[in-house]
Amino acid sequence: MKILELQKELQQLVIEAMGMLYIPGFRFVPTKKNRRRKELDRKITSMLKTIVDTKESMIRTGKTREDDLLGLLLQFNNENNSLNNINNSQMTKEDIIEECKQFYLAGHETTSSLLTWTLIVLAIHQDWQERARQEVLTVVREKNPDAEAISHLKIVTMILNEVLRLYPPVIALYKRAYKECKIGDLYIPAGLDLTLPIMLINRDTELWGDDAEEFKPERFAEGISHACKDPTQMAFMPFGWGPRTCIGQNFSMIEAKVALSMILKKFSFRLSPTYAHAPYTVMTLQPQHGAQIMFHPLN
Ligand code: HEM
Repeated sequence: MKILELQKELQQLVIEAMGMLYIPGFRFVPTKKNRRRKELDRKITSMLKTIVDTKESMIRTGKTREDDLLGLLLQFNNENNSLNNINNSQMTKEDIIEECKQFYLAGHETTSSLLTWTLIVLAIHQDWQERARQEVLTVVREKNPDAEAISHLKIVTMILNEVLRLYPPVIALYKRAYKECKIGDLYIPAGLDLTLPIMLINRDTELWGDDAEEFKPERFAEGISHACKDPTQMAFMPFGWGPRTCIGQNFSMIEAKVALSMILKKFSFRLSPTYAHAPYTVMTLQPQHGAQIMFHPLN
């Protein structure tokens, strides 16, 4: 939890710095904020190093299994040689710590953004909230949602996809062409920086129809490939696409379905009158003034 808190603070400072006029070398000037950024990074790295060292020694003494992500990364390295004595295919301990940072950041904020917007949207669209609840009560019933039940949640999947379309946690992808290429009629020279504006694409009326701005989960009734007006267009990519597509895509959808099912089974919810709709980005898309939702326990 502490790591997530520190990362959140660091994220705010980085976003602030990115919004400022770019002066080469300014980030090395020891201003109060620059010093705090460095300190946060040092703290996060040191906490992760303790976790990695502890895990490494527990694996060595047989006190823990190796089948979680960190265990697998360490196992991969141990099979090759010891850490810090690397060949080309190995990772250093620093690499592993950086991977951990990436997973904390990429795995936490994104799914929580998806769940937050889903609750907001379902608090507004009571009809879809009720349809989702009825599906959960029929499919999941009394038990906790398991893999079998999750795979039968069609309405919930449609709702999550429609939320990912209207409120994608990652609103744009930034890529650099490493060699010149052509996409359709477009010539892309090597070294060009490209922005793929996911959120704008997701609301384009040419791709989604005149109702592109409306919440209509039924557009996903026949699956993702039929949701957009022209199925040949790559219009829906909240998790990116290609070799660098999101590694946590399936995991996050399962996580969101489990959490949403458990909430729908136990509570009905409405927007509080204090809620003000203002999507904005701090790395991920978030409601600027919070998500004030009133929950009522169901009998
Ligand atoms: C709703 C939830 C999520 C969304 C919308 C999301 C979105 C994305 C996007 C757009 C990318 C960039 C893909 C590209 O450049 O083409 C990405 C990459 C990545 N995501 Fe996710 N993500 C989510 C959840 C997760 C979770 C739960 C994890 C980990 C448990 C995760 C781990 C990663 C990692 C490690 C990468 C980098 C992959 C690479 O560069 O090879 N993400 N994600």
